[in-house]
Amino acid sequence: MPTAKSLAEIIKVIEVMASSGDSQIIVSGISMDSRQVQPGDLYACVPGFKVDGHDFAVKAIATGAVALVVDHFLPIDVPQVKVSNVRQVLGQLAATVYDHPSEQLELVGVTGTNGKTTITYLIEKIGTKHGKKVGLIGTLGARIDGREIPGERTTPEAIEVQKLLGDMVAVGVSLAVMEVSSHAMDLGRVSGCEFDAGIFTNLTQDHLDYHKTMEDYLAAKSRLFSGLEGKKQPKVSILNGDDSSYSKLSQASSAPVVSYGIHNEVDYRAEDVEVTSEGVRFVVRFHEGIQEIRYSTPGVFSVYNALAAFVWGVERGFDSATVAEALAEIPGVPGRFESIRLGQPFQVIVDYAHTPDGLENVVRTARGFTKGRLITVFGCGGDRDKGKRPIMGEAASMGSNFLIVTSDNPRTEEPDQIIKEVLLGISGVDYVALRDRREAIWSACRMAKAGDTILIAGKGHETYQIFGTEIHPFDDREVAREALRGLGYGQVDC
Ligand SMILES: CC(=O)N[C@H]1[C@@H](OP(=O)(O)OP(=O)(O)OC[C@H]2O[C@@H](n3ccc(=O)[nH]c3=O)[C@H](O)[C@@H]2O)O[C@H](CO)[C@@H](O)[C@@H]1O[C@H](C)C(=O)N[C@@H](C)C(=O)N[C@H](CCC(=O)O)C(=O)O
Ligand SMILES: Nc1ncnc2c1ncn2[C@@H]1O[C@H](COP(=O)(O)OP(=O)(O)OP(=O)(O)O)[C@@H](O)[C@H]1O
Ligand SMILES: N[C@H](CCC[C@H](N)C(=O)O)C(=O)O
Ligand SMILES: [Mg+2]
Repeated sequence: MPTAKSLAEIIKVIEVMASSGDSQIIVSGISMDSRQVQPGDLYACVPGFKVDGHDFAVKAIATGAVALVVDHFLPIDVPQVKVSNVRQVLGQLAATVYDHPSEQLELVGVTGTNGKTTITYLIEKIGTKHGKKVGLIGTLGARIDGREIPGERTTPEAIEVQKLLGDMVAVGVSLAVMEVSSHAMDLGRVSGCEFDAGIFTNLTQDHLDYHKTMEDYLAAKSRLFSGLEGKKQPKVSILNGDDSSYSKLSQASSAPVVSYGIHNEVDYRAEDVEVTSEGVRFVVRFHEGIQEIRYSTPGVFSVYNALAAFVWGVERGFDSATVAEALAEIPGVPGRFESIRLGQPFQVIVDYAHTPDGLENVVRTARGFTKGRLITVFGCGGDRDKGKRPIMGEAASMGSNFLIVTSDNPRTEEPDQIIKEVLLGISGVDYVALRDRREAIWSACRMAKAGDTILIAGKGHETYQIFGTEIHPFDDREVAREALRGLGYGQVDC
């Protein structure tokens, strides 16, 4: 719960260009959405990509807001604070309103193109194994000491982030782990957060609709590491030493750097890597010795994810054997290389790969243990980086024996046009385009024979499909089960 404060006290933490009205007015909360304003709130007018929050100030005041943050004064008779960029001061203001919750717990931020959700889940598990109350924020929503809170973004807006952290502090959470997307860094969603540790997974193509160049994309992510400063000490940057972005990130880091990897000279190195259809096993060599790790998700990429989480655990002082036990106990992350088993003689795997690198990795992994054909069902999201579509077509071609190109979340784009762009990258493999995802999944199940693998990629845990601006229920895992049952396989998971 936010504690009531005067407007003057709240704005002390930001650079104010000018203000008007009574700065001693008492503010009891903060909002950036007129539709969610509560009486007593400070309403921040954010100029958005679609609309301008200044246009909703009158409505916000009518709903009970008592003051405004603006980038130009409005002709409304309430106290107003003028700043140069409203979105960028939101985090600091919200942190003050919620009594700086990130200073009252240990906060870990995970960034990178792929692997963020997975690593946050591993860290949550390591924390609970060590008896901590843990909070998590990410693509699958937030979870506070086991209580689920749905969310729409990988990293919520700044006010929501502070509110969630405040709720965590209120119930005694001592460790919070959150995914920090590049959008979040760029849009100031985590400003006002003091991180203890930053973890970097990897950098490959995604989101070039937003960031325009890979340099901009990396620059956004690197701010997590350059921003590792503040009252809580010590701090650490945990970086992937095998990733091409390593040296730039390591130079940018304000905190001591600890590196991990398989190939390069690093502080924590995975050796003797074994990948099977059941998961990975490897040995980590590090300053204190060696530790065997087992983790139930297959793929070399899983070695990196488990290793990054292990490094965090050991660096923050947990016993390495107990961290390894926690990793061995994790059943997997929903929608990440999730096996659907209804007794069919072929494998069905649902995965969230929605980038060229993610898809290449899971195709390679599935290929590695598939004796028969690998049938890959995938598409690309609309209103997202168009450049990645043919590259995903190419990535799926390498290692698959048959491709079914279908719709992901077309959003406001024409599904057939997205599919056409994916097809441009396909070569050397038979394929069919089926725009209806249910039909695509059924078709793959009908086609599969003993020893084959069906890989359904792109939507993982998602329980919806977005057409235009409408959200329809759709879950790859449910549809795969429906198809398998329709083909006469078992009625219960086995
Ligand atoms: C590019 C982007 O991130 N845009 C976000 C941004 O939109 P926007 O600035 O265009 O907002 P807007 O709709 O124009 O509204 C402007 C302001 O007016 C306010 N408003 C609006 C209407 C009204 O009646 N009253 C009102 O007060 C809004 O609350 C807002 O403060 O602010 C909105 C409100 O919070 C977000 O919902 C929206 O996310 C959009 C929908 C989105 O799709 N974002 C994706 C790309 C995203 O953030 N993805 C990342 C990365 C995912 C990953 O790879 O992991 C993520 O972290 O999820
Ligand atoms: N370390 C990794 N390297 C490459 N690909 C990975 C890695 N970890 C996971 N993947 C692939 O990326 C997919 C998404 O993984 P995860 O959800 O952990 O990533 P994320 O970074 O949270 O994604 P998002 O940007 O959507 O939040 C997985 O289903 C898998 O296909
Ligand atoms: N966080 C990613 C998720 C993409 C998932 C995929 N199913 C899609 O809709 O494109 C994004 O918003 O770009
Ligand atoms: Mg995620």
